[in-house]
Amino acid sequence: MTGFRPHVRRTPARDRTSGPPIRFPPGVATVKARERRGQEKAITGNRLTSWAFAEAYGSPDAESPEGAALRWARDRSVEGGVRPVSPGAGDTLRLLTAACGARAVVEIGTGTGVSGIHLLQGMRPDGVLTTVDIEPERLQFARQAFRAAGFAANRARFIPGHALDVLPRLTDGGYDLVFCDADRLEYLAYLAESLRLLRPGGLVVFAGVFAGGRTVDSGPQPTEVLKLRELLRAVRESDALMPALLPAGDGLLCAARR
Ligand SMILES: C[S@@+](CC[C@H](N)C(=O)[O-])C[C@H]1O[C@@H](n2cnc3c(N)ncnc32)[C@H](O)[C@@H]1O
Repeated sequence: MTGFRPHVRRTPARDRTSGPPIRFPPGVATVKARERRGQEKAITGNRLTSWAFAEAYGSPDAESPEGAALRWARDRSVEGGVRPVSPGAGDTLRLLTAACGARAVVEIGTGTGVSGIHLLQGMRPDGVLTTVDIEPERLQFARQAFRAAGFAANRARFIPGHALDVLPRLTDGGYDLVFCDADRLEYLAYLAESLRLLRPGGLVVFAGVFAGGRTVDSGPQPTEVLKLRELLRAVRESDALMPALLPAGDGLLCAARR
């Protein structure tokens, strides 16, 4: 874990010493080394189970129209070799659009519509999702999936094309949330466009920033991973953004525009 060294914000010394003493739960400070190894294993196992529990937590009933539409869209993704957001990442997208009362959202990388359904679920009933994909066939699948999930046709605008050709045509400051899930090599360019597109207080969200664990792996990594690290640094160091990196799915990097 030495390859990627994120810049760590140092807490001023007075803050580190003036707070209340850290209190461990009874027994934790006194366990012997051998017991601690066993306990670490149990904690790691519990963490994985907790993570799996969180991923499945908000999934809709598979028999509901939304659940059936999501399953259908996921099946089309698998057939087409596209990786949709995980159920937990989808729940998070739904939460974020609901929390910011989103009326206007941009999605970069429609795929077959899995993330789009979650975004629409959280948006206001009159909200419009503008979704962009370079593959027209995927947009057609997404259109069908949105309809099957019960969303009116006027809730989504489907724009075929390369994201960096389409985004400059969208209105400055006109959007509550921008969700980025297309070409990882272009994420920094999507960030620049997002800062222009978002209203103050709006959110930008990037999917897949863990790159399956490669982002924090010390071995040699492809350009895609190096670009993701650049993105993580740029978002954290930007004065215009307030970030949080959420361990949902394959990592959701979220930031509010100040
Ligand atoms: C990971 S998939 C998106 C999955 C989708 N967000 C979901 O959860 O269902 C990435 C999508 O981005 C599209 N894409 C890749 N590069 C693109 C680009 N430069 N501009 C627009 N779309 C692009 C691909 O065609 C693919 O459908």
